[in-house]
Amino acid sequence: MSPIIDYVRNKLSSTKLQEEGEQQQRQQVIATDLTSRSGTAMDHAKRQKLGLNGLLPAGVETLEIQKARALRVLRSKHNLLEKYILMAQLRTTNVRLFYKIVIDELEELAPVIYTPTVGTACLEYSTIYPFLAAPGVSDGLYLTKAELPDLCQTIRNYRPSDTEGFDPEIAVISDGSRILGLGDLGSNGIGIPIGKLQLYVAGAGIDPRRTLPIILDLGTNNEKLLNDEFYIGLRQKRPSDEEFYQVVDTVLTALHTVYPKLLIQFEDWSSEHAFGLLEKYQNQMLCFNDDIQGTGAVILSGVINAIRKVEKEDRVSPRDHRIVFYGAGSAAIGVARQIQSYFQIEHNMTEAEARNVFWIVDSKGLITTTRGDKLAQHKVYYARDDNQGQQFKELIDIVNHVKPTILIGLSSTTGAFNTQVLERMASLNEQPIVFPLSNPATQAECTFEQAMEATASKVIFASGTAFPAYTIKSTGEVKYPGQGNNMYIFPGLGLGAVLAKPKHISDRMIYEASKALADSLTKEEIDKGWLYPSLKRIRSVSATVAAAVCQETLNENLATSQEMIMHCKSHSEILDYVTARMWSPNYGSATQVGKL
Ligand SMILES: NC(=O)C1=CN([C@@H]2O[C@H](COP(=O)(O)OP(=O)(O)OC[C@H]3O[C@@H](n4cnc5c(N)ncnc54)[C@H](OP(=O)(O)O)[C@@H]3O)[C@@H](O)[C@H]2O)C=CC1
Ligand SMILES: CC(=O)C(=O)O
Ligand SMILES: [Mg+2]
Repeated sequence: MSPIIDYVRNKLSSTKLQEEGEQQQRQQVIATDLTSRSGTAMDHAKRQKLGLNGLLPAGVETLEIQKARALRVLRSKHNLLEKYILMAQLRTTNVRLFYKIVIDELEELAPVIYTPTVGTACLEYSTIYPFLAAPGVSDGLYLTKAELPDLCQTIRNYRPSDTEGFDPEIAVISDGSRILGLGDLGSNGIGIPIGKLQLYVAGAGIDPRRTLPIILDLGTNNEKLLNDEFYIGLRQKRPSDEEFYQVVDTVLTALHTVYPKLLIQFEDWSSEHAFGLLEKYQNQMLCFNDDIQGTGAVILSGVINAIRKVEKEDRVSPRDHRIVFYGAGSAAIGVARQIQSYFQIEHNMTEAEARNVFWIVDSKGLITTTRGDKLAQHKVYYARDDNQGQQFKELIDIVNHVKPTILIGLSSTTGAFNTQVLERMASLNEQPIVFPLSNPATQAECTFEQAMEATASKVIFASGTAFPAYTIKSTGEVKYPGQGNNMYIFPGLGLGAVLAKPKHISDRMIYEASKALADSLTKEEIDKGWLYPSLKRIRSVSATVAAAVCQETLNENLATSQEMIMHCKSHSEILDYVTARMWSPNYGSATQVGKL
């Protein structure tokens, strides 16, 4: 072939390559600008510059108009799952608009993107999946054993639709083995890491490009899923414990190889593994378990405010409380541990005295040292030895035996706090403290309405999923239930941790987060009898929680962020430092890593 023809061919193919490259670049610009950015809010000059003329309608809109339109469509839907899907789609087309709506209307949207609807979404995830994600607009990182040989590359492959500047600092990881109170949902559990991270962004101003939702799909023992033709996960049973811990270790190591400063939040792992993983990693890397520690912290806050209320109004001494836990899994034991620290730290109880405050119940009844079965490791510490040979199975018998001031449900057993139990709590206490905390609402031990009716409206109440307000028939007074959900803690805890960069998260940091939340109520909220602050204030509450965490990292000499250490000499400086670093969805506003 002649050199001239060779030259022309090469020239043509290099021009073609160049054109293809330009085309690709242009497509990428279009993809990021049209789908991830401002959409119709982009002005004409920018459209011109990016070669987007003709690809958008003529109107140029504000974020407020975009929000009003999207809300109108959203509110026209009457099915929560439909709203969930609509919001998920909006997130892939306009991230800022999605978060603008979630933040401004959090009381309305939390039940859509989080509990209870996220529970339904996880149950249905395989069916609704085609409407939520596609390569290029991934909803999360799906890891299986098949990825192990090239794990770091697989981790790098994950880019949400808002690709530019993706640099995750917080990962929420689940293996789908205990999704809310709904059991083993395998790969369908991905909805939980996604929902939790959305609350990080909305509640604590974490930049969305700094979040990484992960499902570690090791199979499922859920026969219904294994036989479901639409199931999107791995169709095999879960591995042995030995293999499980090996795989998790490999995954955590790879995550830290790719993203060395990543904070890892363990979420919704079956209790046996939840404790094992926390024990193994909590002092080794930046991580925490939300179900054990986050729940422990958030429920301690509500309990502190309930204890303060009955001390003030009914003269119940904090040292006189007796607490029955219905449920003895990761959440219950995590909460008991946290409340125990409170009695020891704030009320000078000895460890033995503080431990004696708790009676823990599992599916076999009251946990005692003499029950005759082999107790799981996490139950042993709280097993009672003062039951004088008696064994108690039914909750009402346990309530009669203990005469508790506080009853906490973390058992995923719908209706376990029946009328008889609630009436007995009311006869034992001026104001019984009853927290049915299981999620979603379908799994709660009782509803707010049931608790109010059975206790002549005397109950001090918090549930894991928000229940509707209740109107007292005789007076017309409207009462609002508390929502004891770890969403008040993990966003602020995570924000504090990524800003201060301690090597690990200490127990005292969790404790200080809890105290900060308890103390964050306004006088108006306390006067209304609330246990938790209004969700409307969640960003300022999360900033307060984050500041308490940062402060504690400094107290313990564990902070490694030189920038924070340099800027933060007082608590108010810490709060300013935290607040200034919270991401906001408004177009053109500064973010931690640039512009979205
Ligand atoms: N509000 C919040 O923020 C949070 C709420 N949760 C909720 O807490 C619940 C429990 O979570 P987790 O602890 O991880 O789950 P687990 O499944 O590990 O624990 C459930 C516990 O309930 C016990 N249980 C089951 N049935 C009964 C029964 N009939 N009577 C008495 N006890 C019973 C189980 O007993 P056994 O040990 O014998 O099997 C087990 O100890 C879930 O619904 C979850 O959604 C969790 C985290 C945060
Ligand atoms: C709220 C939460 O983390 C749970 O129910 O598991
Ligand atoms: Mg959870």
